[in-house]
Amino acid sequence: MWNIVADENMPLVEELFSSINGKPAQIQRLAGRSITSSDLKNTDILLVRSISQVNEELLADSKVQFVGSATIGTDHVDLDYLEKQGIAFSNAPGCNAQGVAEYVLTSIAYWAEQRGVDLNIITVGIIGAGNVGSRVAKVFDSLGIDYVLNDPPLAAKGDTRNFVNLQQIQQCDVVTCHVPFEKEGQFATYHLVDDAFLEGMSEQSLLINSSRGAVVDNTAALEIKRAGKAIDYILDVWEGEPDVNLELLEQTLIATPHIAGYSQEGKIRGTYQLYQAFNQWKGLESDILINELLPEAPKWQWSGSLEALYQSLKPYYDIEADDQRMRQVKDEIPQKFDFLRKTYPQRLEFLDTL
Ligand SMILES: NC(=O)C1=CN([C@@H]2O[C@H](COP(=O)(O)OP(=O)(O)OC[C@H]3O[C@@H](n4cnc5c(N)ncnc54)[C@H](O)[C@@H]3O)[C@@H](O)[C@H]2O)C=CC1
Ligand SMILES: O=C(O)C(=O)[C@H](O)COP(=O)(O)O
Repeated sequence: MWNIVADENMPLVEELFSSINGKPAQIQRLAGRSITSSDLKNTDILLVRSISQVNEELLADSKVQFVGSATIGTDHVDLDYLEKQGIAFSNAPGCNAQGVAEYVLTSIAYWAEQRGVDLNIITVGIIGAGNVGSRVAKVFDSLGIDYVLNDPPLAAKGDTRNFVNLQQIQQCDVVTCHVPFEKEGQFATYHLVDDAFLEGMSEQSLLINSSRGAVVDNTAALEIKRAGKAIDYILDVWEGEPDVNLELLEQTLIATPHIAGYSQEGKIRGTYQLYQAFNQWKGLESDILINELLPEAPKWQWSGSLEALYQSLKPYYDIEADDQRMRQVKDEIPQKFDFLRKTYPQRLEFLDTL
């Protein structure tokens, strides 16, 4: 019998993993932040989300053979350790790209409405042109919103898209970050948006961060607001989560608790991709099809005009409601941060039909 430990906030684990190659599996659900090595003594398969630190300390005394993370980000996983130990690993690239793209579009539309900005004449700077950044670009292509892309690692690999440098990104009306968290190295992203970057951004511009908190220097972001710069922030991720700099939160136009990718479909795809990866690793067929699991997508009704865009998006994704949920409990953060994520209301993707 397979023994599985899975994060309590991962849908469909029972449906996809309770029988493996005809043999039953035992599934134990745990809160991601409190999984310890003693929980894993007899565990073969560990399925986590971004809040579980997966490293030697967690795994050394276990018999885990396969780790799956239902995320694109892998900064919570010691991949070198897993490789040295011969532990198979999979994440879920792209599972939540559409959800984040819809978060970003709705954010920009909200900002435009609040500030009286004409979306026909803005340029958005997208940092990171992987799954999410490319999906954001695709949405902008469909709507006729102008953008530029920055991604030095992809440029170095020969991606032929027309990339610009960070100085050109800095001049954009909106900057949105879609990079992984990398503390060190040639393409480090730790404090990629630092005080110098923020200083160089235009007055009346918007910074969105839905990547990892520490990609933006949160202290510098606060300082620049204290100094009176007219710049808007829409932040989904925070340096030091689940702790949040409450003064910075007060300075945001929209604040959310790391839910940009939390569409229902994104979460389902995340678990499903781990099911596929596990089966591939074991040489098994994936008998269940993703279409059997996905809800029916609502169809966005759009007039074709960028004017009043937010009002046409709001019935499909009410980002103000997400912001309110976070502000209402701000005095109980960090305790309530995970609670907000765990009890996140169902959100369906709606732009897939573009
Ligand atoms: N808030 C949320 O709910 C979510 C957050 N994320 C975060 O967003 C990040 C991006 O997600 P994906 O696009 O799916 O990942 P991805 O791995 O497909 O793309 C990341 C891109 O960033 C580029 N990149 C790396 N270093 C860079 C640098 N220094 N400057 C510019 N570009 C750089 C890479 O070359 C790659 O193309 C994830 O690593 C994760 O941290 C992702 C999904 C949901
Ligand atoms: O995919 C990623 O990377 C993300 O940031 C996820 O959306 C985070 O979701 P959780 O794994 O923390 O539920």
